[in-house]
Amino acid sequence: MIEFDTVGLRYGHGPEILRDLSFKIEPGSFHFLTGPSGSGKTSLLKLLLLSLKPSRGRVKMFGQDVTDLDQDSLLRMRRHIGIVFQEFRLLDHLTTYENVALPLRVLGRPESAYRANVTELLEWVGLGERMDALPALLSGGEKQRAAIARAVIGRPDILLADEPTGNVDPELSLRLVTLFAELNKMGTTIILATHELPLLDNFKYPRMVLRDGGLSFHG
Ligand SMILES: Nc1ncnc2c1ncn2[C@@H]1O[C@H](COP(=O)(O)OP(=O)(O)OP(=O)(O)O)[C@@H](O)[C@H]1O
Repeated sequence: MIEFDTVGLRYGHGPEILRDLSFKIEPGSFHFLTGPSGSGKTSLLKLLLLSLKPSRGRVKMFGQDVTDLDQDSLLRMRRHIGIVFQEFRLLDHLTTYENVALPLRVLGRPESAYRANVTELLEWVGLGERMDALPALLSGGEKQRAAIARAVIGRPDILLADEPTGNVDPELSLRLVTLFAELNKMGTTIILATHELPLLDNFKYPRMVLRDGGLSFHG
């Protein structure tokens, strides 16, 4: 599903921050991505989201080499990938409900087909009462839950999450990773970047560890 072959990444003329990454991620798998601050977790997620191009090496997604794909093909491929950004990126002029429903609206689904699902998911993540609020009125943790709901609502083939539990308490963190685990059981391939090592001990998923520009797999 995802294949990296000797991928390197540098920003501008700076040093390579990721070096010689070669690995395969199988469909339906779940990996945690860890590593010290600045080790390149967000950069690796951006490569996986196809929003950054590697400086060298090749990346294959869904069986296709993406290195030389044109912008339209990249955008089409990206529709199969959900992402929870560190900084949420909710649209300010849309309500919580509308933000979460957006990926389905973009796919052209009628509201009658998804209203109940969106409402149910919002209730599950504890935002049932905040559905009609604009993002400016949400707390950091509420925004984060809305961003997660938006990323999972369309059941993407691949879900990438960058510190998705950074602003919530340990109990809710566990609940949110459990939501990712449930999505994974339905077939979504998940890569979840986090600093919170104690949280990971609740789950048996393998870990990808970034350090000094290299990536190793554990578990
Ligand atoms: N747009 C950019 N331009 C130049 N350098 C960058 C850019 N983005 C990231 N970097 C550098 O690349 C390295 C890896 O950054 P990245 O944000 O990927 O790490 P991270 O592991 O996600 O960090 P954190 O855990 O603190 O979020 C850092 O040294 C950072 O300064």
